[in-house]
Amino acid sequence: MALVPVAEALERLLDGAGSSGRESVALMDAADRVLAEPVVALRTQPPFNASAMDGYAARAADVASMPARLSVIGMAPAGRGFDGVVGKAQAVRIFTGAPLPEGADTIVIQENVRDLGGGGIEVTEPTAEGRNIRRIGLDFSKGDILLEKGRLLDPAALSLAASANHPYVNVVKRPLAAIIATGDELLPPGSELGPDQIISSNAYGVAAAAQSVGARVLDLGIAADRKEAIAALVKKAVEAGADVIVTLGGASVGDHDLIHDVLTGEGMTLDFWKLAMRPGKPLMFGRMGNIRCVGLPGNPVASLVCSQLFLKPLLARLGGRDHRQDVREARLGAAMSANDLRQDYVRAVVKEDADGLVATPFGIQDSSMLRMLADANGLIVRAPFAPAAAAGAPCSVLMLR
Ligand SMILES: Nc1nc2c(c(=O)[nH]1)N[C@H]1C(S)=C(S)[C@@H](COP(=O)(O)OP(=O)(O)OC[C@H]3O[C@@H](n4cnc5c(N)ncnc54)[C@H](O)[C@@H]3O)O[C@H]1N2
Ligand code: MOO
Repeated sequence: MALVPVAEALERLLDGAGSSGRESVALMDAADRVLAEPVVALRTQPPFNASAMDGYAARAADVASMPARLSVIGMAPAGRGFDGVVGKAQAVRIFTGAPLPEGADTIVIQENVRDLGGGGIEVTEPTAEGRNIRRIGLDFSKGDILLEKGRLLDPAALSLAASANHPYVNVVKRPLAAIIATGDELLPPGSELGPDQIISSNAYGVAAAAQSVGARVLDLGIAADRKEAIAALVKKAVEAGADVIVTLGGASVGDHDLIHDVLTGEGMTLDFWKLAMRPGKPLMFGRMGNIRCVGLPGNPVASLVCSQLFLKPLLARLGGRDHRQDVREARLGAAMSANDLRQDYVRAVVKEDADGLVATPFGIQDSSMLRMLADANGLIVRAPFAPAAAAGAPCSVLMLR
C-alpha cells in the first residue's frame, strides 16, 4: 500500500468534521468555550447619560468662565440618581457611574472645586458642555450583535456577554476523546517495574494536547496485548459517548499490533493507515459511525508529533475551533542530508538572532527519545525528497512552544 502524503491524510481526517452539538452553560463556567450562536445585547450600556468622574453636575453656561459659585442642591451616587432638576447656579454632588441629573450638561471634577461651606462651592477651572459624561449607548445598544458565532470566550468576551445581561451562553459542546494505551510492557507512572516493563507515558502528553484545544479526555488506561482486552476498552469508549477514540501503540505490523483488527471488528471502516511521514508512519484513521478512530503510533515521539499534526486539528474542528500550526521561516543551524519519501519532522532548537530564526536539528532523531522532544521547541519540516541543505539554508519550522 502506498504511503499517504501528510496533507492528504489531514484532509481526509478533517473531512466532514464539524461542531459536535451545542449546550447552554452558565457564564461563570464558559471561559475558553466557543460560541454556538451570536451574543446579542439585551440592554443598552450605559442605559443613561452617566457621570465618568467624581465631582459636580452643573450647567456648562454657569461654569464656562471664572469665578463661578454654585449651590449644591443634592447628591447622586451610582445606583441612586438625583430626582430634581439642576437650575441656574446650582450643582449636584455626583459620583462616577451615576445618572446625569436633568438640567445638568457637564461634570466639574472635584479636583477643580473648592468647598465654601454652607452648601456653596467655587469652581476653579472652566468646564465645557458634555465634559466627563458618558452618553447613553456609548458602549452598545440593545439589539447590537456583540460577539459572533465561533468566538472564543476570552475574558473580554465573557464580561461583555455579562454586561449584555446574559446569565447563560450557548456554546459548542466539547468533544470527548477517549484514550486507550495498549501493550503488555506498560505500567502507569509510580509502578514497580519488572525487568521487561516500561512506563506508559504517551497518554499524558496526548491528553494534554487534546485538552489544549478544548476537548474533554476520558483516560481508559492500559489494555494488554490481547484482542479482547483492547475490544473491552473500545466498547467502554463507545458507551461513554466518545467523539474520537485514540489508541496508543499497536498500529504497525508486528504480531502484537492488534489495533486494526480490533477496531474493524468493532465496526470501524478504515480510511488510511501508513503515512509518508517520519515520525508517525503507522498512523491509522477510520470511522465507526459518527466516531472517529485515530490510531497513534506507539513510539512516544511519533505519538506526540501525530497528536500535534492530526489530533489537535481534528478535536479543534469538532469543538468549533480552527487550529493553525505555527509554521515559521528560519535558517538551518547545521547542514542536513537529503530526505527520502517521508515528510520529516526533525526535532530542533530554534533561536532568534539578528537576521531571524535559526533552527538547529538534534543529531539523533530516534522516535523513542522523549527528553529530546521536550528539549526541542520546534520541528524542522523537511519535504519528501528534499535535497541536502547547507547550514544557513532556508527552512520551515513548526513551533512547539
Ligand atoms: N517492521 C516494521 N516495524 C516497525 C515499523 C514498520 O513500518 N515496519 N514501524 C515502526 C514505527 S515508525 C513505529 S512509530 C513503531 C510504532 O509501532 P506501534 O504503533 O505498533 O507501537 P508499539 O509496537 O506498540 O510500540 C512501539 C514502541 O513504543 C512503546 N510504547 C507503546 N505505547 C506506549 C505508551 N503508551 N507509552 C510509552 N511507550 C509506549 C513500546 O513499548 C515500543 O517501544 O513501530 C516501528 N516498527
Ligand atoms: O512513527 Mo515511527 O518513528 O516513524 O518511530
